[in-house]
Amino acid sequence: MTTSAATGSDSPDSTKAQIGVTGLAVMGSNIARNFARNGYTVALHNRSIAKTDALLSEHGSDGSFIRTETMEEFVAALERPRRVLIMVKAGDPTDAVIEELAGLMEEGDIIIDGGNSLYTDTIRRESAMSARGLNFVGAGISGGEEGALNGPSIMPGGPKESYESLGPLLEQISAHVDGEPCCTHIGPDGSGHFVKMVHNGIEYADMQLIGEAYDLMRKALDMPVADIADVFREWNSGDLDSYLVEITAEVLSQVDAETGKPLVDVITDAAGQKGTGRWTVKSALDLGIPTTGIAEAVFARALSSATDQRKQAQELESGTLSAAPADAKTFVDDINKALYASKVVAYAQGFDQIAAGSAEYGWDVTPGDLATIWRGGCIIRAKFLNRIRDAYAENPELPSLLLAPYFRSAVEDAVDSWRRVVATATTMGIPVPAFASSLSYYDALRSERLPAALTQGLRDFFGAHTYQRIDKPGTFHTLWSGDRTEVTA
Ligand SMILES: NC(=O)C1=CN([C@@H]2O[C@H](COP(=O)(O)OP(=O)(O)OC[C@H]3O[C@@H](n4cnc5c(N)ncnc54)[C@H](OP(=O)(O)O)[C@@H]3O)[C@@H](O)[C@H]2O)C=CC1
Ligand SMILES: O=C(CO)[C@H](O)[C@H](O)COP(=O)(O)O
Repeated sequence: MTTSAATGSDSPDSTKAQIGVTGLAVMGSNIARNFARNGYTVALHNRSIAKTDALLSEHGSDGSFIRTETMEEFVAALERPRRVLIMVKAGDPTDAVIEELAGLMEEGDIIIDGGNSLYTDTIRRESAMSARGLNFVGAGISGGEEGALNGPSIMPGGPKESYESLGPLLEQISAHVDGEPCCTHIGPDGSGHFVKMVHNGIEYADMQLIGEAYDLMRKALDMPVADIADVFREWNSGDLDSYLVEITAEVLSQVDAETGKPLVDVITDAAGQKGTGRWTVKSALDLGIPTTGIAEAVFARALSSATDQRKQAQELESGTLSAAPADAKTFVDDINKALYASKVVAYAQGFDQIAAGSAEYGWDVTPGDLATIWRGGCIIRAKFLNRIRDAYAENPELPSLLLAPYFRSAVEDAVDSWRRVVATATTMGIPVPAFASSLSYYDALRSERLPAALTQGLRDFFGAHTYQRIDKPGTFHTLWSGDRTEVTA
């Protein structure tokens, strides 16, 4: 019997792989290389053999790989309990691969779905696999190509016992911040994919806010793209320090080789989406959580893609527009603060949705853990996640991130700038759906009274839907079509 250096466990057969990866496109191939670079023997499988061979010919020297062609060979190449990471297209392809694997695996083996699967699919799959004696782990993985290779953020759900065997491997290949892995057990069944879904929703909001900040500098201040790139570069050394702000400077600095124009000016302005943002909003609607920043970001992508409609609408009158702000430097500072405050709102809403999802499904997700594992590896990694982590460490029952002392004071400090940015954008005819809705959310949240009282009155008028009063308990109805006296409902 030999001992595997990578797992530290007794390995009955040193010729077997400790982990297998099936699906060797961008994410799977890089994660497989990451495992190999960390000392694991990795069994490789892909539906079409070309990807397996490309990986081996280009990166075979990264470590120890076992090449397999069929699923039977792949499963046979793994030490027990077998651990297989599926990195294929979400949806039907994932179901097909799970089914094929499940027919070959044995009790106690672990199937990990690392794709962007819908959490309700994960709940269904976990239950089906568990009935067949297999462990199923739905793991959200973020970081794109570079993260997959050098250390992603990993959000594994599923049975706690599976994490005992799997956790050390996943933690080892994940990103590390201050010595801590960006990977932890999230909770049962669909929790890992739910959390990854909301992570992606926040990613959408973050990118939309960055886009609006860029658009304001462009349209309100007429700044050249290269100067805007410099502004983002500078912001990345302050409170907004984050991967997305960093790469915004990179993308804006890119010059198109063919035309000599900024690349951003030759890219069609119709944003794509694969589904995770939309799922986040659908889930927010079902849970009754106002995730408005993410919703605006999803709708902004949809509107951007309505190219024919947009073309025809260009003739619509703008009305009288105001002039550009007199002091460009002050306005850029205002945008910085508006971006920060709106970003806090997006995270606050995302964490509210995770708390609601966790309560609905009984997952017991720890918000501070998410802030910890999102600090590195993932697309939304940002310096201020340290502050979110501190906020939940100080008060695990935080009613809203906006009420954590640090964020409260940062947002209160930003609010005048935020209002100036939204007001200026509106009077100049520049769309800022995410900035504006985040500010409205903030104002609504802090309002003592909302017009919902009128909504209740109207509902009672047309449909006898009843209402509660502020001054006494009970449920009431006004006899609107009678003598308009109030009765107890
Ligand atoms: N790209 C990214 O930045 C990120 C992606 N993800 C998720 O990770 C997963 C993998 O993503 P990515 O690497 O981009 O690859 P893709 O989502 O483009 O999927 C391509 C892979 O899926 C395989 N595949 C497709 N259909 C089937 C099928 N019916 N049966 C078996 N295999 C099939 C392909 O095999 P073949 O080569 O034979 O066609 C290929 O290996 C996805 O779920 C994605 O949402 C998560 C985080 C980031
Ligand atoms: O999961 C990811 C990062 O965390 C992917 O990059 C995600 O698929 C991007 O989503 P979309 O294509 O909808 O913008």
